[in-house]
This record gives sequence, C-alpha cells and structure tokens, in this order.
Amino acid sequence: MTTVPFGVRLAAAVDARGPLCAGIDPHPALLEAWGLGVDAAGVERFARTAAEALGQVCSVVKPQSAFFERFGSAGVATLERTVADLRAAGALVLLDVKRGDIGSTSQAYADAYLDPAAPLAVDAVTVSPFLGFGSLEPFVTTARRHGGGLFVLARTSNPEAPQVQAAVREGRSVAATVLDELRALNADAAPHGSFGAVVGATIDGADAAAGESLDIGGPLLAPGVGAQGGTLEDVRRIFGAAAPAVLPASSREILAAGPDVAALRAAAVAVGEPFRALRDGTAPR
Ligand SMILES: O=c1ccn([C@@H]2O[C@H](COP(=O)(O)O)[C@@H](O)[C@H]2O)c(=O)[nH]1
Repeated sequence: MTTVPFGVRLAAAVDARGPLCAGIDPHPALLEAWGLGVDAAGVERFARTAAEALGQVCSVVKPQSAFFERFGSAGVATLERTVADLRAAGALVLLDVKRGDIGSTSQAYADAYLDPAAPLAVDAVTVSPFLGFGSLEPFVTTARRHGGGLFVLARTSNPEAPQVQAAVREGRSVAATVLDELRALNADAAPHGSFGAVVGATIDGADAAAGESLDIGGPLLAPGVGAQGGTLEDVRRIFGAAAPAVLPASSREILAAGPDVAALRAAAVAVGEPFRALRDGTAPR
C-alpha cells in the first residue's frame, strides 16, 4: 500500500476545509462553563462533543494531551476515542504533546503516536527540539515511514520563550537553527513537506525577522489566535509571504461557544474564514 505523506494530505485537507486548526483543550473553567464536572466523565462529554462539532468542518483538530492525561488512564482512553471520532469525521489529528527525549526513548514516543498500529496513533504530533534537533531523528524516520507529520517548536507563543529560542550561537538564533533544519528535511517535498514549525501568532515578528526565514517548505502552526491575543493582522505581520503555509490555531476562543454543537461549529467557521481568505489572497487589507 502506498503511504501518502502528511504534507500532501494536509494540503488537500486545507484546500477543502481551510487552514484553521481548532484545539480541544478541556480546561477546568470550560468544563464548568459547559455545566460538566471537572472529572474524567466531564472530559469525555466535552471532548467528544467538540469532536462531533469540529471534526466535520476543520482540516486539522489539535487535542491537548495534558488535559486528558491529568485524569490518568480514563483520560487517555477518552483521548483515544476522541482521536477516532475526529478521524472518522475526516479531520486530520495533530496531537499537541510536545514530546522530545533521547535515542530509544524518542523512538518509543514516536511509535506511540506515529505507528498506525498504536492505540493512540494520530496524523501528526508536536515535538520539542531543545535536547538538540538530532534527538528528533527517531520521530523523523518514523514519520517518513508511516506518512506522519511533525510540528517542531521554534518560536512558541508564550512570553517566556525568547530566553531560549532567541538565544544566539555562532550568529544564528536557536529558532533560526530549528527552521534551517526543517527546511532541509522538507527539501525533497516542498511546498508540501511534512515537517512543520510552531511559530506563535503572538510573537514579536521584528525580533524573529533577523535571519529567521519562515519559508521552510512545510506547514507553520500558529497557536495563540484568540484567547492569547493573536489576530489576523498579527498573522499577516509575522508571516508575510509565508502566510499561505500557516495553520492558525485556536482553542478556548472556539470552545467557549459550546456545548451546543451547531454553535461550536459556527464559531470555528467564523474564526477560520478570515484566515482562509488570507491564505487565498482574497482577504481585505
Ligand atoms: O507555542 C505554543 C504551542 C502550543 N500551544 C498550545 O496551543 C493551545 C492554545 O490554546 P488557546 O486556548 O487557543 O490559547 C494550548 O493547547 C497550548 O498548549 C500554545 O499555546 N503555544
């Protein structure tokens, strides 16, 4: 059987449904706002309602693993069912789990998420390069083998990030080095490479501009839209010519519209539509 690379599958999904990556983050405050318990049963109801709403309209849905893991095996079982619901509805699943370790441990994590035979198999995962980009090699090899994708942290949306990510070594920032490595991984598959970068929709683009080309031949996940303050204008300013590669990511802003399925779906469409226009070059300036 031919394995279709993640980058190719993503491009087709974005053409069909637009670039929005909606998050499923069962925050305690959201569980309460939806009238649910802050417990495993509440997370089950929350996540599967969100999956029912978002799985049919979004190209990519990003469950945040931490909010499931905090309820132990019951939470992880819910995550498995949520992933299955989303994939059955036609969405690509990006599991936000920010893994990264060394050698055989990285391989075990890669197998856990990117081997289609694993209980928690997804289309792509977020990974951390801060043990050295080379430590991600097992993820890269496993993703290539199974047609999976990676989103590597480069310029994250949190205000503490520049302390590490903007640090300069041999004239290159850490983030620039990560982006260089991703460009090299995508070289044979650009513009539909399977190896993406995480670049927040909240960053100071001027800082990042110095030597950090966002033209990596693969997707750019831009979390921070909505609750963290990131806007369409920020995405235009930060990403410039690379805007067509951006997957704007938003969780709380959309989830706050629940628990009504139609309202959740409408919120995702309303948040996503201006970004689809930006990608297509039809957004008003
Ligand atoms: O740089 C990053 C990387 C990941 N995230 C994750 O995205 C969502 C954001 O949720 P909002 O409710 O839209 O703020 C969350 O799961 C983060 O862990 C990020 O925010 N920034």
